[in-house]
Amino acid sequence: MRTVQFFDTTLRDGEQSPGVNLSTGEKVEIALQLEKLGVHVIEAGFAASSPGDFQSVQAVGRAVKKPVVVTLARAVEKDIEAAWEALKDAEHPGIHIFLATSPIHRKYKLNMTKEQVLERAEYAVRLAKKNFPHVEFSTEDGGRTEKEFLAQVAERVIEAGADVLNIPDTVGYMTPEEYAGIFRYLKQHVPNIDRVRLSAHCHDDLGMAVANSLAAIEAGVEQVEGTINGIGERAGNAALEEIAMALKTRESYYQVQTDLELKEIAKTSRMVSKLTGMLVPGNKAVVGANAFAHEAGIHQDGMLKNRSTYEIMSPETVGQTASQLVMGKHSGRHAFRDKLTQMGYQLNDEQINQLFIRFKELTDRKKRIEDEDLISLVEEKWGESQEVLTFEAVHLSYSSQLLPTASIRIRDARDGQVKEEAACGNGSVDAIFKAVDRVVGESMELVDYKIHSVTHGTDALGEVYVRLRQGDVTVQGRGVSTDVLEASARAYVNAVNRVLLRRDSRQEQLKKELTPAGS
Ligand SMILES: CC(=O)SCCNC(=O)CCNC(=O)[C@H](O)C(C)(C)COP(=O)(O)OP(=O)(O)OC[C@H]1O[C@@H](n2cnc3c(N)ncnc32)[C@H](O)[C@@H]1OP(=O)(O)O
Ligand SMILES: CC(C)C(=O)C(=O)O
Ligand SMILES: [Mg+2]
Repeated sequence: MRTVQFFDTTLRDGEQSPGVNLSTGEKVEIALQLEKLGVHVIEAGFAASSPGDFQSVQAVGRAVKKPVVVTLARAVEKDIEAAWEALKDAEHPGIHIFLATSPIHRKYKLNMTKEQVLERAEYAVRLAKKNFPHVEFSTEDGGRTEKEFLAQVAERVIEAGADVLNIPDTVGYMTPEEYAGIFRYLKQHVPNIDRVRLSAHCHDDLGMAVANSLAAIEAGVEQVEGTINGIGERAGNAALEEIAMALKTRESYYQVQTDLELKEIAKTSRMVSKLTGMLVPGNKAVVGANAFAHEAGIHQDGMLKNRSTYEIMSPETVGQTASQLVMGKHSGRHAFRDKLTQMGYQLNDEQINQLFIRFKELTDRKKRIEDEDLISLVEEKWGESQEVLTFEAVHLSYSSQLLPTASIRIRDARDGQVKEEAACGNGSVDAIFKAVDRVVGESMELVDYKIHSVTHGTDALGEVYVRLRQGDVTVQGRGVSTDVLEASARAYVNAVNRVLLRRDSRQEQLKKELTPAGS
């Protein structure tokens, strides 16, 4: 099986994404991770473009040991000289010279004739070859170039000593069949084409960058270029992780292998996203947060029976966390039961059915169902009839200069009394919780406090979760209200109820254990 090499240009074409600017340290960090991922070539930048990029290319060249490190250069002396200056100490230095070949670029951008382009391309490659052991030449806008002229350029740069010939679809205009056709044509019409490694470089303007790269591989290219997470100029470049996983998952179809350490993909993706500030969309193939998450009941049921029903690759292969069955509006009973079992609740069919009705009601109100929601669902269902404390009212007095004071009214079912207490606190929520503690006559340790909005807008329902500990008892409480302070009071009272009930049921149990049998 033949091997396709990966040329990563996250640090050059990827950095051309509007708003991205990587420091030298950040480029080195990403380059070292790309080395772990096993890419064959790292394009570290464009040395002649600025002193900062020169420094980055130099630093990456010095830091990385295994991959070839290249810098981009125009077909002009000063760029080629700057490239050598930056990379002369690198373990495997390389240069990537480009010159546009299409009629549009020749006429409007370069103002050059075909003959001038041929001469300049040959000249630049010969010049670079004096120093660089690895010279790649790119026919910028190759996709929109006359095939016959591309063949002439190819012949001249091969003659001049190029090691790699890249035909970029610079503007993402090609269809897979057309793009593959260019490589087939060159293979048929260029003498000595076997002396160079053919390379594909695709942009995603029409969403076809990965498909075009794969088509080029089918047509025989030995190198693909792209970026991590598909970042890059305009709509971006081909996403290398997607090409890699397509080749791996459909290996028997493509009959091609890579040298990549696939398990490093997720880590590399996270690092690039963090350092470039370009967030990865949840639904992004291979590395998106939802790439291995299943929400629909029918899919979840299939997954529980056999993962292959809905997963063509496993998240572990790319270093992602395990597949998730996400609880939500579309979940079914199989996944619901499985989730509760994982959370330690052993429930019978009748109990599952009862809870499932409540769960579906909740999913209509709430976008994301957390574990806390399910805990509340289970505990509310079997705890509500025994509620000890019932929240009735809360009043807050707040000023920016003084400690806030909360007054609370609670009905206590143990003696039938309505009780009121007030307390000051370090903030309104703290004052409320202390007032409740006074009503109960004991204090609890607040372990966690979370607030979510259930709906949108300023009148959104606020939902508060608290987690309380007393001794070895830890409980959750949940409260909902359009006012977040009232939701906080309700959540705290709800949790205190659970502490009291848990304690009562333990004492019951203890009494039973201590009472001699038959008495
Ligand atoms: C398809 C791609 O991704 S190509 C890479 C694109 N990346 C970048 O451009 C990022 C870095 N670029 C830069 O920092 C700047 O553009 C620089 C420093 C390289 C050049 O800046 P300037 O000298 O101010 O030129 P400017 O960018 O305005 O114009 C480009 C010039 O290079 C010429 N040129 C463009 N491509 C090439 C090439 N491959 N070989 C030779 N000359 C070229 C243009 O015709 C133009 O020349 P002109 O001034 O005679 O009209
Ligand atoms: C410099 C070249 C290879 C490029 O990025 C492109 O044509 O898209
Ligand atoms: Mg490009």
